[in-house]
Amino acid sequence: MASGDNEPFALRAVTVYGDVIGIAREHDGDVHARLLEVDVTISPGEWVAIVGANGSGKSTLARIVAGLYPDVMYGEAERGFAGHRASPIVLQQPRAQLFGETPREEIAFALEWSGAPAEQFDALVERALAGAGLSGLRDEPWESLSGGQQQLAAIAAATAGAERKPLVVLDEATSMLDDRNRDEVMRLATALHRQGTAVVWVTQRLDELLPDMRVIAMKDGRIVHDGNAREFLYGSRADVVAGADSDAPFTTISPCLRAGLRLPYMPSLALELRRLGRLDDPLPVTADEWRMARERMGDMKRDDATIR
Ligand SMILES: Nc1ncnc2c1ncn2[C@@H]1O[C@H](COP(=O)(O)OP(=O)(O)OP(=O)(O)O)[C@@H](O)[C@H]1O
Repeated sequence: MASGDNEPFALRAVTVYGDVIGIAREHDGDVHARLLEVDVTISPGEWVAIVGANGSGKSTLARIVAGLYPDVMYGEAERGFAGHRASPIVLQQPRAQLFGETPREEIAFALEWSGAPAEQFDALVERALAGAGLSGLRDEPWESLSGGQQQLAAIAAATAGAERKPLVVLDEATSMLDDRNRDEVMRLATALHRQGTAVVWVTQRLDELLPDMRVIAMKDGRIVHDGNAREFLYGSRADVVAGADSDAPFTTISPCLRAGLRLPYMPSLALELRRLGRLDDPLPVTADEWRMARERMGDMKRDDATIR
């Protein structure tokens, strides 16, 4: 495995079967593949969202990106800028990965584990606590912290240290949290990203996707989409297929649907409006884009009325 500050992280033709012990078999007797011929390249400082239905292979891929390799893995992994050591990974259930009794202890354990120099220890603990907004809760036991605060402590511990972490993986880190706590975790991940950390963000929540965000969509262990979120929701040229009837000779299949996920209401509406000729590409994703799209449609209506 090669390593270099500016080299991309690269997985090539990675295939993973069930673990050697207890290999999972499909009903027809074939060995169950958790990932199939997966190619992924991640550049330094990128934000990559991984989406997909339950069991599609998101966590398997996320763990491999973090450097935690399964027993039966074929293909190549070049960690590049991510370095030789495993990257920090934050999981869905914060309590499952917390060793300490309080945020301060948790961060201290993580620093000890990573071999941080003793003379910098206290300052690094305080910096990590402050970055996560947990300075006032440093010595509170987990029971008195919300799920979001526990998750923030897990991220703070995973990323504590003098060095900026090149890559951090968050595997459905917000799925157990309410909106306020989710926003807090997202704020911390965004702050890490602004400092140049590459963030791999596994999520089931499609409302977390921004139009230009890179989205890798998984289905049955394969990548069915690797492109931006707008293309993921609405499809691109690559997703145009022959239509069912002569009225619609061509139709665009949303990669979101191809991944076996339900298209959220607003994107479904946008596709329908495009089909009716009332909305053009690029179709809206954000609230601001929807506002502009509504204005455009209002103008179109007024023009129609004037022509008549
Ligand atoms: N240790 C394991 N040994 C064998 N098979 C496994 C193991 N872990 C996961 N699998 C199987 O691999 C497939 C992919 O699982 P994975 O956890 O990566 O999916 P996921 O998309 O993250 O799912 P979820 O959203 O439910 O967490 C699933 O069919 C799962 O049953």
